[in-house]
Amino acid sequence: MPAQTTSLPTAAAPEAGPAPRTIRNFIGGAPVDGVAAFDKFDPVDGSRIAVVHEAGAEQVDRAVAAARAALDGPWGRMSVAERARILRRVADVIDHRAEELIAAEVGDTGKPEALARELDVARAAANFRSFADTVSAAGLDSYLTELPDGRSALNYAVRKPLGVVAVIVPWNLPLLLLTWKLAPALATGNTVVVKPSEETPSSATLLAEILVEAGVPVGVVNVVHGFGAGSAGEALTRHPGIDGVTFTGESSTGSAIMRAVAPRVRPVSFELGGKNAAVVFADADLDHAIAGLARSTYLNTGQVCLCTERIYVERSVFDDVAAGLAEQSRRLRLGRPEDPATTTGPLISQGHREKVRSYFELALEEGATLLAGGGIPTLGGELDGGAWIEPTLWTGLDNSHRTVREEIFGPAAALIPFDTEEEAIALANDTDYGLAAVTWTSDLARGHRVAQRMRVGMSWVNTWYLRDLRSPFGGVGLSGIGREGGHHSLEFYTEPTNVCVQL
Ligand SMILES: NC(=O)C1=CN([C@@H]2O[C@H](COP(=O)(O)OP(=O)(O)OC[C@H]3O[C@@H](n4cnc5c(N)ncnc54)[C@H](O)[C@@H]3O)[C@@H](O)[C@H]2O)C=CC1
Ligand SMILES: O=C(O)/C=C/C=C(\O)C(=O)O
Repeated sequence: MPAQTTSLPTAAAPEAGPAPRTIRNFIGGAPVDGVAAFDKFDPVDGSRIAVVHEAGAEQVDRAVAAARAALDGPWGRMSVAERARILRRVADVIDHRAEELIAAEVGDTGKPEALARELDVARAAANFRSFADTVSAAGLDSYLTELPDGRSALNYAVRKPLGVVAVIVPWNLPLLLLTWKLAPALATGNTVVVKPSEETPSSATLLAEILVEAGVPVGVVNVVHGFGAGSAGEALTRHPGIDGVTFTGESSTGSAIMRAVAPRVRPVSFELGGKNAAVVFADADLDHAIAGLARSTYLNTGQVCLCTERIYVERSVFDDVAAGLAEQSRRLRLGRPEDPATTTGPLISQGHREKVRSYFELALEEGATLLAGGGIPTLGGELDGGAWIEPTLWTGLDNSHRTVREEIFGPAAALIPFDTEEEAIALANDTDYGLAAVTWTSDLARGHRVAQRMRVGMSWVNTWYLRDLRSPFGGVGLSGIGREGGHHSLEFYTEPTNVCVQL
């Protein structure tokens, strides 16, 4: 079920079930037709759930113009306190319309309803509240400069919005990642053109309406739908009217965006892929570690950039950890999102399943022993039209294998033994990526020591994906450029002007 582009209007194919919804671009507060349309399929059963209007260069141009005009309108003149009040109202409306947002997110991704409620939608509201707080508390950089003649000068830096920010986000946590960028961009007074993933058009469109309902002036947030290269994504990043790009997605897309903005030297903030390691020492609380590893390997069907795909285990406990984790993976329940017993949804699309499945084949070619999963399950009925895949574990691989070096972005990890702390650190750091790592140990000094030596942006000890939204978030190497979160976000979304006054 690859996304399929057609000329407008789309021919209504005869099909069972409810008619697909139509999703349009959202520009200057109004729905806007695109130049073509593409189908969006439900990853749970392969049914067509929406027809999405793809923006062409003209719609992208209109969206950028609407955002530029809004900068000169009431939004550009609004006080920080008023903007913060609106952001808190956005959070309240998200809470109030949570069921609609959950339905949008679940429809597009097939993830369990409980996950959409507890992670995606809850974090969307939290993102707006957090950045309302951060911007309200932000101070100015200022220095009293002493001059050789005994006089002095006052230097202070006023932070101004970047301007029109392009926000380009992926499909794995669509609303969470969109609001993680949108909230600080708005808090600091920017206007925005959003390009959601072609796989997940629904929640961004709904959020655009919510923002207007909460009092964000029209034109401040615009949404254009479509693909990347040769479509809305590329048109947006190449547009001369954008003042910066914030992006989450694949590392190679990050490079393409860098090339697109290079001629005009625009700032970028990138959160890219990962090939994240977990290290389990023999002194760890193994039950706790195994439960944590199951979560970090399988949350959202392994489709979180922070998920663990390499698990290094001290040799003396290797068999216990492998057996325990295999048991946890067998307990996962693949099923419909609304079933409370479901722990694990499908992958996002047949195309992505093909990619993940190709790594399942590669792992065996590279000599892996299968500890769990490894195939495509038969779930019965309409589910067999979906993008399901089995939670999978391998042993018998090492860092020389492509399966252990390349991002798979699915529910799969390789377990590899080690003998010393130095070796564990070296193995974990032996990657071109550098996003996240987890260390499992009962020795607190070792936990700090190892966590600090991980060449990553986020290093957890005895936990995973525990977030404080004020902390820096991002990666090194192929995993990204810059940090967002708390005051780090304020730095990306603003340009300081230093004022120097001789006293
Ligand atoms: N956070 C992460 O680390 C994520 C990693 N991935 C990885 O990336 C692979 C591909 O997934 P995609 O969603 O296709 O990721 P992607 O990086 O291709 O797409 C992310 C967003 O960028 C847009 N985009 C793509 N090419 C562009 C271009 N040249 N210019 C401007 N915008 C562009 C897409 O339309 C989408 O909105 C996955 O199989 C997975 O391995 C996917 C999602 C998140
Ligand atoms: O919690 C967050 O802010 C982000 C989590 C996950 C990603 O960034 C991702 O999967 O890309």
